[in-house]
Amino acid sequence: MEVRARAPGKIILVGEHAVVHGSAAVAAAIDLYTTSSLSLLHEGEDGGAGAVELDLRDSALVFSWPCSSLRRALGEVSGKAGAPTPCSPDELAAIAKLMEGQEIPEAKIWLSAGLSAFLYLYTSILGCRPGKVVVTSDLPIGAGLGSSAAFCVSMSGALLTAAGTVGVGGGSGVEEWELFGKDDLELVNQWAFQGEKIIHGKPSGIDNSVSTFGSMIKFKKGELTNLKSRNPVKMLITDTRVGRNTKALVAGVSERASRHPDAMASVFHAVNSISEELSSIVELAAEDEIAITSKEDKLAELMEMNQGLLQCMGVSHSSIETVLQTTLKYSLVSKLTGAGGGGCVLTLIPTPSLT
Ligand SMILES: Nc1ncnc2c1ncn2[C@@H]1O[C@H](COP(=O)(O)OP(=O)(O)O)[C@@H](O)[C@H]1O
Ligand SMILES: C[C@@](O)(CCOP(=O)(O)O)CC(=O)O
Ligand SMILES: [Mg+2]
Repeated sequence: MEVRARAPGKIILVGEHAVVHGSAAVAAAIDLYTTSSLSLLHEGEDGGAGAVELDLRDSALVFSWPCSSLRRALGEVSGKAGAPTPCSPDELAAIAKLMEGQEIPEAKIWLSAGLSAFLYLYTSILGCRPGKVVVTSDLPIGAGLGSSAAFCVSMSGALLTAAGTVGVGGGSGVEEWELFGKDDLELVNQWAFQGEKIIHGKPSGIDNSVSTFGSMIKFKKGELTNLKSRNPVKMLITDTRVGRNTKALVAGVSERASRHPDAMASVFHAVNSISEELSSIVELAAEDEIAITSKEDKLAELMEMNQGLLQCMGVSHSSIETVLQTTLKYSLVSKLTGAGGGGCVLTLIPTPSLT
């Protein structure tokens, strides 16, 4: 049996980083997906005692762990169908040891965080039974578009479906994809969050939530509000192609916050006000109480203010500043999206006026 699950990436319109410290943020799913395809095997079926295999198609890398090594390192984990238990430090150490035998090219060493999240999700949900997972993605990895969350959400969706916990006949068919019901999505989201914790260290949960539930959301302290948006605005996404790592950037902001607690609390408070204002503008526009051009002017100003505050947090980068200056020549407003330090930049593209 093969199970395939896919989950989208995202853009954060306003509020990244501050959301980790309790401020509101606004994010929207984008039309770029990560897909995980899982085939369960029976011991001996692949000619050996059985292994768990991860095939990262886009990187042309295949990783494999014999089930016997997994059992030796992790014990007789039986697989868990319900809500997740967070990965304990001992479990994390055992998973780190399982990484040692894998040949990860030096230039792609950042993949080890994704591999660890995979091993945690796979063995926690299915136990140490043999299987193969193939992952493909439209998303650039480590560029601020939430590839880590899309990886964890699609993986959790496939694993929980194979375990028979979610999705079995419960959803409504759309094209060839089955949509999960709300409770199933909640469970997928909880597992994906645990995976994100392994990759990000201290994620807010916004990325896995928007990847799981889709659409546009406001997110604050784990609470999600769906934002109905009519007359969607257009955003250009520029990838600076400067690689960076969300975990390190999030840790850097926390260190700055512990050095300057009062100043950074004010920065996070200002970001919260920006996110609250932006989400109410989106909702008012959906109710036709605000004209599209006035909405876009306000969105642009709020994004510009947010970019200034992200600079205060220390997460901009010369490559981001170059995009800001280039788009400013055309009177367009841009801001970084995701963790910054390189990665992607959003530019608001105004709707042409009809007059
Ligand atoms: N398709 C994938 N295959 C393997 N690992 C992935 C994949 N997508 C994401 N990851 C993991 O997520 C990390 C990137 O996440 P992160 O630094 O949060 O950036 P972003 O989420 O913005 O792309 C990678 O280093 C890798 O460990
Ligand atoms: C910086 C942050 O707000 C978003 C990170 O997004 P990404 O991994 O760069 O796509 C972290 C978080 O909210 O968990
Ligand atoms: Mg990420």
